[in-house]
Amino acid sequence: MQRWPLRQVAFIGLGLIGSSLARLMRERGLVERITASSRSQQTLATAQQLGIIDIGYSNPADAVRGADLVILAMPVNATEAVMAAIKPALSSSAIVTDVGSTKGNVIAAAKAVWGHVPENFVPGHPIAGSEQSGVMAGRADLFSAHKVILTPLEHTRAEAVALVTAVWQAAGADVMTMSVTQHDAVLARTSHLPHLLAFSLVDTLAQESDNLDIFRYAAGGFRDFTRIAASDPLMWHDIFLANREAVLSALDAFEAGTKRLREAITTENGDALLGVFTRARAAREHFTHMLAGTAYAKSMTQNKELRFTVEPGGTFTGRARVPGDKSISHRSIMLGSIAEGITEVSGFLEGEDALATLQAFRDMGVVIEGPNEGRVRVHGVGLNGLKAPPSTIYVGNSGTTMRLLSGLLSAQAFNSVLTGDATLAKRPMERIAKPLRLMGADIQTTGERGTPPVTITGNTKLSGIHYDLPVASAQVKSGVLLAGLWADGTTSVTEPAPTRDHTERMLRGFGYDVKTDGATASLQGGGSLKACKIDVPGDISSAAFFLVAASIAPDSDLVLEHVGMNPTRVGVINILRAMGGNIEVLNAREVGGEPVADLRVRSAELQGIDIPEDQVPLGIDEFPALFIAAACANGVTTLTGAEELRVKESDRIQVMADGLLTLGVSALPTVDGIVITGGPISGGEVISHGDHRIAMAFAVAGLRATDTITIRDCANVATSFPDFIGLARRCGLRIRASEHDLH
Ligand SMILES: O=C(O)C1=C[C@@H](OP(=O)(O)O)[C@@H](O)[C@H](O)C1
Ligand SMILES: C=C(OP(=O)(O)O)C(=O)O
Repeated sequence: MQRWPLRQVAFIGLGLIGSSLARLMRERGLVERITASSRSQQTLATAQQLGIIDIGYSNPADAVRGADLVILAMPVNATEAVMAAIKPALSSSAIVTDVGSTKGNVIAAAKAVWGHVPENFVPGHPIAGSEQSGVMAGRADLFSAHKVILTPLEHTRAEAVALVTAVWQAAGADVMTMSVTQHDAVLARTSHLPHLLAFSLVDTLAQESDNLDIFRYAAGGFRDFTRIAASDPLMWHDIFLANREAVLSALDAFEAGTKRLREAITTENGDALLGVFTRARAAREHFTHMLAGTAYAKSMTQNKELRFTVEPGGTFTGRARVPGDKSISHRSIMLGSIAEGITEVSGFLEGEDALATLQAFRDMGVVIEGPNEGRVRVHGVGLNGLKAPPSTIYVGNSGTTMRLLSGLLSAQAFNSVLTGDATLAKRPMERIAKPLRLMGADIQTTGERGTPPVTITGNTKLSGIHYDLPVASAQVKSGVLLAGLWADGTTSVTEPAPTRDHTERMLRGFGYDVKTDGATASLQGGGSLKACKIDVPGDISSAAFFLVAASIAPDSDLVLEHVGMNPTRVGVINILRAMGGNIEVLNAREVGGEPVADLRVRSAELQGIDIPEDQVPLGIDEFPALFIAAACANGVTTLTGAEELRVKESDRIQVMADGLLTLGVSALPTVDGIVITGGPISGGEVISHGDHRIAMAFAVAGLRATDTITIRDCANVATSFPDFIGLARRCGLRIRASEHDLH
């Protein structure tokens, strides 16, 4: 721990950055005495009047004499001269740091002055500039929640790095370290290039003859884009010359980009334009999440935990439409992308998992418009039109994306790597890699347990196989069938029990011949898909929470509209009915190859049952909700044959048993299921382990609880049911969400 206050800190330069840090150190009592030097007497006088510094000098050597810490905060091109000036006056233990926007030249300056980089020198760069400058513009909170990059060298003293880190942390900054080269390359792209463009655009327009009109009518776009052109010219002059190589390479890449846009406009290539714009728009969001290693949810700020609090009781009533089916949404993007023509999707689930799939295909060059209120237009590129993604494909929390894409990517001409968040990183991927290898794919999983990342080497010719699925998995079946589209001959898969058949149905909707013969689905490689319209029904897996809610809460009467009723998905209805649930199927119809209906559900006195094993694959994702129904039922409910639940987003058997026990319900986990004895539900704090379905299941339990239930780690609800809270509240659940700091 750093001991404050320091005896003396010297600032060389009192511009925006220097004076802000001096203010902060003074306000927080981090230092007894602040000395400073500046070329401007006026600046020193102002700083002294404002009480920011104790004494000012025009010669930097005078300012650093006796200082424990020296902060070089003057323009970067003065670095060498300042270092030479202070060298004889520095005490041997003084620690020196700087705030320059480029680091390679600062290192070179140090070498020129000392012959080497002193071990007490810690190069640094607070990323907190603004277009304002000067001592008056400084603010003590300038660095709060901003990043500071330190670029220590191998021999830099650890104590020196620790002190500089402590100063910036005291200023509220997020301190990170990287190499000098990496720093300069990254900053050239994220800071220097944008400044160059802003200066250049304003200057170019200012030279046009009608410039007054241009500036008079220039609205938001121009103003937003050019805000930074008001920055200090001298400082930026220095930065560009100091970081010449990295800036030139960033500028080359940018010029290539504008050239492509120019060509697209010249040749009226609307697809190319839309491609750039839609990808760019999505990329801004995407990268934030990728860096944070989270799914895509907007609410998921780094270092925050989302918690649900549910007050006990209530009825569950009204009409509701749950969001679009996740499985169908994934497939609409995948098949739309490899089809010929434009596929129009409505009812698309704008949840994190489906958005991960959408982003993956954008990464592979597919133009995708939307999503906009559930509408998406996918500009298909045909079976041979996907392009190599620029880097690793990040699929967040979504197992379906990873397994289906494994199949599809194994057949492409390019290499690819699939990664995901911490939860997905634990899930088994060998189950899909194994059959793909039998087809000739070059696909690797990671570690002893065969988990992500999944690495695929492209350009291998696949051959059709027959595969007997060892586990009932629609994801594995679909991944193999998708690879089969590119394979020689016939690919067929036999499943041990019926699993969701959305891939088969949707392929047929795209005009691709898929045969189903009993438990076997098969197709021939080498055909083509024709774009079509897809109306995604409501997700029965999301509806499940509401079906259970209205069944267990007294005096409930709820209608769920437009719910997908694919026979391979209706296990939850069959099981609830077997328990005595009161569910009516109204207005059954078929929409775009998928059965759909409205469901009316009313409160019922549920009874414990032995859940028939043939229902397990038909309701695999609905068990967390069904366990809550079991907890509210009379007697014992027993589930067997469901070991698959242990490898979902969490071990859903163990995690549900733990939570139910916390709430006073008897729940005995077994190898392949659980035994739950119905009884009163108390309040308490349960942990979802980042599993969306666990979080929603325990939320619904609140309707029959005697006390408040708090559910931890709920942000991933946005993977499948983004407005769960809003919709559940409207129907009567007394739920609210709150964010908490992670410790
Ligand atoms: O194919 C799909 O869309 C899905 C298949 C199921 O997974 P498994 O194939 O692992 O059973 C299911 O749990 C998942 O939510 C979605
Ligand atoms: C298991 C699930 O999804 P995935 O496998 O796609 O992560 C789920 O949504 O319950």
